[in-house]
Amino acid sequence: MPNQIKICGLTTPETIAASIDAGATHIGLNFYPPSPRFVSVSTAAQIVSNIGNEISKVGVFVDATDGFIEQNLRAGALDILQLHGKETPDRVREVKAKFGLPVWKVLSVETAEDVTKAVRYADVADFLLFDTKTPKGALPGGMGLGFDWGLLEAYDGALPWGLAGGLTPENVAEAIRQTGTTLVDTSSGVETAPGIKDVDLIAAFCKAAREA
Ligand SMILES: O=C(O)c1ccccc1NCC(=O)[C@H](O)[C@H](O)COP(=O)(O)O
Repeated sequence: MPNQIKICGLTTPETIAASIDAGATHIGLNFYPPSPRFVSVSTAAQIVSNIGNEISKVGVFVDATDGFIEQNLRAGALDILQLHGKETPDRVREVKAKFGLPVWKVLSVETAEDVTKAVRYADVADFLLFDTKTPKGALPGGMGLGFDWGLLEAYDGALPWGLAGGLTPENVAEAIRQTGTTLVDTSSGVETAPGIKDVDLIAAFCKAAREA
């Protein structure tokens, strides 16, 4: 199966169209207000209005309430919920039961222990996304920081998983080769400044990931 590719933090119809044209399989809409990639309910509704079923729409939430998830889920016509905060296994179970959508739980990685903790989500999440643990006080994602991919050898769970954190057109093929991941996710790596996506970088990232 070809590698799956998520381009995260899209805020315009043009960069969504470029992601689809480049062969991305998922787009991420960021619903965390402090993020430079945040989209409001009205922007989310507007930028997805012309998309069909050709790409999966992933909503990124950080410790969000049910009400907040609900309003954005409708606006973005979301297919998948990505929980990128400190959500416990019980909270992941609750979100999945309430909204009936696949849930991706993000695990922030700095040590092998962060990877082995994934087992706690085995029965409640549909997919795990291993991302870099960011510095205290920084955004929990989208910082363009990578981690030691070798730590993923500590993962022996059954849930499918993907890789995020500092991936770029230059390093994504090597990341796939080294880790064996079947899904790669990028945000900063296809931007010219925080929140400003570049269609050429999106194309280059997808090409490198598809051909890896
Ligand atoms: O991108 C953000 O601004 C962000 C903020 C808060 C939580 C999650 C966020 N992004 C989620 C993603 O899935 C990113 O693609 C992932 O963290 C990788 O980002 P990057 O290292 O910049 O490629």
